Amino acid sequence: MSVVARKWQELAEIKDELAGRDWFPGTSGNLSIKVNDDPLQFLVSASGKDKRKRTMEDFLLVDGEGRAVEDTGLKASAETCIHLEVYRNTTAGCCLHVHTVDNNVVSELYAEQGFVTFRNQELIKAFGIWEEDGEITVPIVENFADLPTLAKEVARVIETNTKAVLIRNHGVTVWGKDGFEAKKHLEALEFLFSYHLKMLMLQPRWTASPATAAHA
Ligand SMILES: CSCCC(=O)C(=O)COP(=O)(O)O
Ligand SMILES: [Zn+2]
Repeated sequence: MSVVARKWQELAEIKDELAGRDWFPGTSGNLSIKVNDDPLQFLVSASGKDKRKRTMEDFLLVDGEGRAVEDTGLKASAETCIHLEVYRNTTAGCCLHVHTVDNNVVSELYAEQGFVTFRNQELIKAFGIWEEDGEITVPIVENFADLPTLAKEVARVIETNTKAVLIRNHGVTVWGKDGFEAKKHLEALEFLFSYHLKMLMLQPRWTASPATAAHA
């Protein structure tokens, strides 16, 4: 099996799993997996597809400028430019983007602050953070309609330990060194978002950490 075929299979399986969680409402979301480092080539989901369905036209191979490597009638995800910035600015091998109610609400709650920090949660270990007082911070950017501007904004907030960026009232973009790690990070983050919102609904004055106290 060629590398492209193997990576296609890996990404298709991740897509099916995320679809099983209903994380692609209304054709939203996109996924990519790196096939080659130098020159950069990655498989990315085709734009506007129902990501719950599996077809032979789900992905296309693009280069380091986001252009299709082979002749195809398929259009790469409109947000390919964001995936490109992730690959340019991190060591990611896979990048996942989903719109959920939880990630949208968290992004809106903490948009003015520009980040949200999670502490005192076992699942922080999913990010390789094993310290007793470990924490994970997710930057939040405005949802610019101009996608190249949005992509540059995502690139601007990526630091060494950044694993994900929230886009305000849009969704979350998460990555990992490979498909397994990217999915682990995404599942862990969505757990943290959900827990956070449930705690806020049950105890409105609850805060996860001093850093998130601003809105309480
Ligand atoms: C219908 S959702 C609006 C576009 C979007 O945010 C998204 O994630 C899906 O875009 P794509 O071009 O990858 O289908
Ligand atoms: Zn999106």
